[in-house]
Amino acid sequence: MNMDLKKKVTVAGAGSWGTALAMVLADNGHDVKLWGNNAVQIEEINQTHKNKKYLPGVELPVNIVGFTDLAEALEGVDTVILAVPTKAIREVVQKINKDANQPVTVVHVSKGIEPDSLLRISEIIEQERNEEKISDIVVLSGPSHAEEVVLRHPTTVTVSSKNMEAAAKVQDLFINQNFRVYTNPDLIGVEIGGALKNIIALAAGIIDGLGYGDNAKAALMTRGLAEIARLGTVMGANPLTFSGLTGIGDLIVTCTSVHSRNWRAGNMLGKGYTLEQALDAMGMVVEGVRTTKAGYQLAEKYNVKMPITVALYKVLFEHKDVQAAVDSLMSRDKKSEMEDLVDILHSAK
Ligand SMILES: NC(=O)c1ccc[n+]([C@@H]2O[C@H](COP(=O)([O-])OP(=O)(O)OC[C@H]3O[C@@H](n4cnc5c(N)ncnc54)[C@H](OP(=O)(O)O)[C@@H]3O)[C@@H](O)[C@H]2O)c1
Ligand SMILES: O=P(O)(O)OC[C@H](O)CO
Repeated sequence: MNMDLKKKVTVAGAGSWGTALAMVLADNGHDVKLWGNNAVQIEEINQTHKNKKYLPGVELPVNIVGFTDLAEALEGVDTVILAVPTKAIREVVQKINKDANQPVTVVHVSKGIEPDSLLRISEIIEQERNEEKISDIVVLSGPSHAEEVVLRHPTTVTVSSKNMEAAAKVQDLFINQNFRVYTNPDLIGVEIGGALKNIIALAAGIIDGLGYGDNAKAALMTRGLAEIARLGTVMGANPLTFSGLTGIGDLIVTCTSVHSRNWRAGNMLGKGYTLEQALDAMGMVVEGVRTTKAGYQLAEKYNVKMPITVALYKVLFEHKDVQAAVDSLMSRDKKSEMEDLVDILHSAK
């Protein structure tokens, strides 16, 4: 590697996605500091080059070094990859504010919306950041399961930001033969697509758990994308983004992959397990649960019809029976499919 291009990068969050992205950066020749809050796990990463809990069987490159002290992990870096669940974003941004001695670009890779505040993740970071410590905010999103990225299987993602020069730098940091990175200036669309597909993936798991077939899954994904695009466009997204990697692309991978935590949790619900049992079995973050609450609140706030999101909300938070939820979706008033598409076009700026 050209030594001018080699950088020190911090990845904050040593779960499955943070570790997989650390591997992409390490493959690109960068010195990667992987910060985590679990001393035993970080010791394991440094001693054995493994992260057994989150990526069993995977050998980590030696240029990934684990840290438990964030201030140490941030020394000399200008880019921090923020790879923690949505609910931990505020806390970790506050830590970066405190521990960074120089301005950094934060690249968030999380897929969620905060319930109640209804903020996208870049908005949460913007609200929390000290601008002297966090100069730019970039999102990296798209159809990408950690389990396949660590095998170096072909993967494509998109980066977006209010500052597309910062996004282009992040594209350069990550792009390689196995990990292709696009840019898209539609920050709202990229974040909304990545977050809301988790709702539909939970529902897709339920459909599969109930034993329905491909017809039902195709219907769910198509109508799911329609409601994501309807809401996203009203919120200011470009409708075309929903036909891209962070829209249909991520919806496909999350609704159809056995790697998906959202699909797997939904599958258990469809088979009759409780939400608590499904989340316990997963042991990793299932973002779709909180995001369903946020999606339900957003539908009310913007007065947008989101029948699948509403049905799932009732299953998750009001103990509605999953079969009854499917029946209620199938017996809605008849309508024209074109109505939605026209609504989306009307909302587009
Ligand atoms: N996994 C994927 O393939 C994938 C792909 C694309 C996007 N994403 C997104 O990436 C985000 C992270 O997902 P993930 O799959 O990596 O989750 P995960 O495997 O469950 O790991 C989450 C990590 O965040 C850490 N963490 C949680 N709260 C923290 C806090 N307050 N301070 C510091 N660390 C904290 C956890 O530490 P502990 O171990 O101590 O709990 C764990 O290391 C999610 O928004 C997800 O949607 C995931
Ligand atoms: O495993 P999931 O369901 O959290 O999905 C992970 C990624 O968002 C897929 O692109």
